[in-house]
Amino acid sequence: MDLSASLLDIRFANPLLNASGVWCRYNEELDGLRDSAAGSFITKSCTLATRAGNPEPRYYATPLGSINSMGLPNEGYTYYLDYARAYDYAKKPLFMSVAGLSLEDNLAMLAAIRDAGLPAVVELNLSCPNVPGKPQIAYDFAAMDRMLEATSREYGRPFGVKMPPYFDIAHFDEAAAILNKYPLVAFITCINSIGNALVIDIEQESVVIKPKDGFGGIGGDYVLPTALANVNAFFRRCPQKQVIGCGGVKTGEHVFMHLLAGASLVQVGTALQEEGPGIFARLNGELAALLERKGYTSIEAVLGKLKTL
Ligand SMILES: CC(C)(C)CCc1c(C(=O)O)[nH]c(=O)[nH]c1=O
Repeated sequence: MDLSASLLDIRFANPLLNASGVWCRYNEELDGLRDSAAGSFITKSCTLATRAGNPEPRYYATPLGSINSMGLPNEGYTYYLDYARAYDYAKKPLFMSVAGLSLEDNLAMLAAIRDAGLPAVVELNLSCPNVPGKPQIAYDFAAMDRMLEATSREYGRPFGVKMPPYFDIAHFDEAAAILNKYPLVAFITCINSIGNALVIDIEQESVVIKPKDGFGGIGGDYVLPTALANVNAFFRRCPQKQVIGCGGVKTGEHVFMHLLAGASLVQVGTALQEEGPGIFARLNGELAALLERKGYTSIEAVLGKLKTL
């Protein structure tokens, strides 16, 4: 079965990769993804300086998914830039996730990545924090507009954005209208975790993660319908761009749903954290069997073909 996919002008052996943040902080983890059956892989969102992140426990898995408030622990952008310099792109494409703590930090990191002139593809994390007391960038439309204007100008080549979920049609419309102002925003990754949820352990009568009084972003089964909606909403509203799906993927059937909704590639977060990089061979096998059963010969034939009633 031909599972090949494409994004920008790059070919992928299959549409699967990790969600940024999962199995991608250290070189050893990145090498594990490089050597897995994933079609590509992405580094942990990086900041200018290294960060230890929030106090632990900061990640917790439940039968239905996960909650996290990691706090952007990462080795600093030069660590991932070094990995991208040494990497052999003939193996599979590599993405770099960037999540500066300010517009200036993002511009500095993007300038360095631009000047390195590597084949790595940038995914700009718009869930990154804004001014304290204000919503994350992607929930502050004026700030998002300013961020994209400045980063487009500075980076000057195609890049993507990682978006949090939206839940209101007017927000889909407004966010898409801003993204469509920037032709260099070549792809949109939907979704990041659903923010500020709360998981409770009834035995301990307590929250399960230490930061933020237990509030954190959720992933896994909890988020699949919201992820599919965001993929399809931006697929419909941004015909000049591609969409990468992320959220709730645990089986080949979930991958197929994201493809139908309009995803060109599909990221795996919580399920990868829980199962390890072996998940990619399982997902490719399940996806190939599903396509076979349905009589498809490629995934291109599935992309965006979701029917309405
Ligand atoms: C939430 C931020 C810390 C602002 C960005 C990094 C991030 C984190 C994180 O490092 O806590 N967790 C997520 O589920 N998504 C993210 O984008």
